[in-house]
Amino acid sequence: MEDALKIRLFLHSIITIYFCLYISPVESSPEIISRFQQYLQINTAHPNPKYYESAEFLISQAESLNLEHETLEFVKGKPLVLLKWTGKNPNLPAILLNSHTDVVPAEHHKWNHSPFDANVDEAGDIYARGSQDMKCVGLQYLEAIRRLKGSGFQPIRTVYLSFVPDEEIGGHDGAEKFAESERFKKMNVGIVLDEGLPSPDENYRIFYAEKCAWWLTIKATGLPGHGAKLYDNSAMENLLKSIESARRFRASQFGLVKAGLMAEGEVVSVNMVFLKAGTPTPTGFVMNLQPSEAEAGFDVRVPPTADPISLEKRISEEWAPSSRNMTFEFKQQGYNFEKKFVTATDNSNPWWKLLEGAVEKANGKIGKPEIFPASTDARYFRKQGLPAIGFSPMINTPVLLHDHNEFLNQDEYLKGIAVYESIIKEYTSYIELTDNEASRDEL
Ligand code: MET
Ligand SMILES: [Zn+2]
Ligand SMILES: [Zn+2]
Repeated sequence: MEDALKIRLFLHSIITIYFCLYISPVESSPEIISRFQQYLQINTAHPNPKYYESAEFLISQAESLNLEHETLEFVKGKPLVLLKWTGKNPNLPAILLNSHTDVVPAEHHKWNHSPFDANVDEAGDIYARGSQDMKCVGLQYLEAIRRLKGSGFQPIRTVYLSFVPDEEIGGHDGAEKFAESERFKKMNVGIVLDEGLPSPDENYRIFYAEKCAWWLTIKATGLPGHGAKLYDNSAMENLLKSIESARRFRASQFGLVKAGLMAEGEVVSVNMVFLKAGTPTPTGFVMNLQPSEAEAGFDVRVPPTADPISLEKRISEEWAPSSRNMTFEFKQQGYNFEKKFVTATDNSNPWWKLLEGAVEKANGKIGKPEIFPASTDARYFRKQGLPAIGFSPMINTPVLLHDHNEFLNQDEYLKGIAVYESIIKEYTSYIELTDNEASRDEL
């Protein structure tokens, strides 16, 4: 080959490489994964979540992305980090990407990897409390914005990101106060994205509503007596009858799911979460004394499709009848008696179609819309009359929220970033006012 030709080819390849790097400055995945690990390594488990450490980390991310940031502290010690990417038309209602920063506790000794090390195994699975619920989503939002900014994309609608505390203990000092605040009203939000669930198959799951948590305790009282004596109406006997009744109801609801007649989100779930009874000694319990009090706790979840009045009647008449010396109390009882907070999935809600389209553009498939079988902060935004969609982009992943050895595969995490990139693009480029937005503007 002639020297001149060689030189031309050489220069051509240099220029091509330069332009490829310049036009799409895609960051290597080790750095993306390492940022996810850093967030997972901050121990934000209850009862003492390191909220300030996580806020500091999130603010450093925001600064590296040139996003505006503010910290709202509705309750001292519980910072909520709010980030903003201003759109070209800030008068249009904004997009809110919400995620919670807290996680549930982990029984460290029962995990194969320490839950706050964020170890990656040979298969690329990242083990950590919060890897599915829901630190993944919070950082995927940020990584998607990093890529969009890198590609020169400019949103038309404004995007807000809220990183909220306390979701796992009810969200009262976090998303609830935020959604009710003046600051929130000023943001003029039109659509909220919040958490969903992983899918064990290849279809992403999308949620339009959720169950209400009824945290119920039932208590029995009765006469104490000799451990050898047979008598009626002891506290233990009375409580056991209630437990049996609740179990029968649980089995009938679960049976509908097992038979494929109802989805998990459509039935009432009842699970016993504690039992408290007996006369303690320093080494155990007194064995020959029937106690005068016995108590059980149930996590009951009620879908918007259930009749809350008949369920409450069942509780007071069958599970805790006063005729059996029983009382009951709700530690928390959702909103079922007021209005049903359900986000439309039909044409009246353009955000639904846009989300489906965006996931498909990122080569994802979507399953049937579902009711979230537990609870999320989305309820507080729905209560404000806003559409809120539950979505966590994880497919081919076992559901391990609140479980031991919670993990997310790194490739799945990276794919989720591309899905959010597509969603944020579609959402922020949508310029028509939805019917709701238009009627809000008229007010
Ligand atoms: N997300 C948690 C759960 O579903 C806490 C909700 S508070 C009712 O258990
Ligand atoms: Zn969660
Ligand atoms: Zn959770």
